[in-house]
Amino acid sequence: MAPPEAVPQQEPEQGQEQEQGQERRPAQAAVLEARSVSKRFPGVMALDDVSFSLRAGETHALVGENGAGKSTLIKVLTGVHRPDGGELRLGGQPVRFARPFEAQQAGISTIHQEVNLVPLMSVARNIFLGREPKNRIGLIDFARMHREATELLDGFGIRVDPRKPLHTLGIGTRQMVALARAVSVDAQVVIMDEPTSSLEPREVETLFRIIGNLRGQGIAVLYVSHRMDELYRICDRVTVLRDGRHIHTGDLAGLDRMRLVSMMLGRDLSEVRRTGLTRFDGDGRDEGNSEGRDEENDAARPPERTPALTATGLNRRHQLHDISLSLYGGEVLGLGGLLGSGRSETAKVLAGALSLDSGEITFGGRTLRRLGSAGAIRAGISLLPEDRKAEGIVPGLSVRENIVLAAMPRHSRFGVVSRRRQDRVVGIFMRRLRIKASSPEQPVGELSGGNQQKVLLARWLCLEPKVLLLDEPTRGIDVGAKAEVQSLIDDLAREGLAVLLISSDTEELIEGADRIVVLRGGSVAGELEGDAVTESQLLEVLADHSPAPTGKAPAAQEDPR
Ligand SMILES: Nc1ncnc2c1ncn2[C@@H]1O[C@H](COP(=O)(O)OP(=O)(O)OP(=O)(O)O)[C@@H](O)[C@H]1O
Repeated sequence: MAPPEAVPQQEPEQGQEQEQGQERRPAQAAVLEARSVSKRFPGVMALDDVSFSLRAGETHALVGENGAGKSTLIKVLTGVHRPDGGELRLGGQPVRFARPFEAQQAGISTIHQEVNLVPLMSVARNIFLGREPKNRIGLIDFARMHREATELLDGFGIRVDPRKPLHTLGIGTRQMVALARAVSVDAQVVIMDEPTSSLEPREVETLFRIIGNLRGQGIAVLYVSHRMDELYRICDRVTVLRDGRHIHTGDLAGLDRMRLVSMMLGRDLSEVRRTGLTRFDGDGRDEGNSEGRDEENDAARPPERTPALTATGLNRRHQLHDISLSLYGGEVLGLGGLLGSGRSETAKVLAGALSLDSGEITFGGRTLRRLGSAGAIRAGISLLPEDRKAEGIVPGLSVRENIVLAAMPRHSRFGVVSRRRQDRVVGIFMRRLRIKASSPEQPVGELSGGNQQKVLLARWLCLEPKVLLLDEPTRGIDVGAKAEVQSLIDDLAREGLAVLLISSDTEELIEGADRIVVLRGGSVAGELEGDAVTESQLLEVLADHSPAPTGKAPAAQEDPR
């Protein structure tokens, strides 16, 4: 442990809520420090005089609303961006990273949400890429490489043939390979950006175990997630950013959850609870804000029992087997299941985005078997896809254009849409979903990841569909906006919309859905209704049938496209 003088500025001074972060642990050496770091983009101060330090062996949560500056800070720490002001220190020494490679060489590894590995290469190759063990004549020593890869993955509790091409593995296992790579390069710091967003529960447990190992080895982990439960489970300290500024750093244990959320939002959470995050006074129409979203109103929801959409015997080779379900107006139907269970495929089939081998979808008295996705949208079925980056965001277009893109035919007269109407709709959604952009005219490509997602969500919501299929609508979205999205879904259902909700967040599924159909291996494994819609019941259906660790068919996990 370094003497105290080696760790100046252990606790940054400028945090407004510094007094909250009382530390009980003895001071530890800062491995990586940012001192008064600033980073400006045109029109926005993404980081404004931010100081922050990571200690050896700690797991440190980095939290904040979408657009708070988390990714920018990570990019500064990993050499993607150079700061406009301030400095970085590694092991007490000032450092500058001109490129990400230099940060990596210095022992700072990152694991992104989208894993950047080489899909066609073997697992072992991916782990040792650029550092492959060589034999005496300079060729890759495959036997040793495979042995070392196996040992490394074994240590993570992962059984996988290191010779297998990476693309044959599920997303979760791929992420573990990325982690194995990160750790095997003598990392001092591992940065994890939303690492669990595409993992299933069992894999999340493995990840947490690995984080525990890293801690034991004195490696510092910087952990970005919007999932509060995870943060409280695995993180020692937390740093809150808001609008590019450092707000708080302190121990997580003992920090009230509401307090943390209100620091992120810059608002008192009880007030948020009472009034909703946004108010629409002056909009001239009631958008149904969060007021009145109390539980007692749920009971008042009229039990409408004519299906808006019925699917019967849906079959799709290797993916869906005889799936039947009904969606009712005024109801949120949850679709539960593990990764690869066929949830997304079901939603895509319902939206006409995937074809069927057999089966029938009836909507508004018509059979939709041969409707493509354009036809489905025209008929009033909208799908918010899971892979929103690949399926919809147009980075070069403005926030306004991205939101109105699909809806405009509906709002147009002879193809001309009044700009006033556009501005009004866009204004409502930007406020309601708290889309952080310098103006509606800012290119969407410049927004933070979470804000891009909100823009896409707004696009589908303003289509005014009759059936809305939402695949992971709140993934990557901050707590404040999450509450808004959830209340919006609720409001929409209340207005008579039929909603299908897919969410890996079991809490969201339980709280958001009136009824849950659980899928497993592309078939319906069970259905929960009424009082049975509880977390334990859901887990039971999921667990009862959860596939054995090795018995999982990799093909079922892969994206069908
Ligand atoms: N390349 C860029 N050009 C212009 N503005 C940018 C760029 N990158 C980030 N910004 C802006 O900087 C601010 C901080 O964004 P950042 O991506 O760091 O947020 P974040 O906290 O990671 O959000 P999220 O939770 O949504 O990922 C945002 O206002 C964003 O629009």
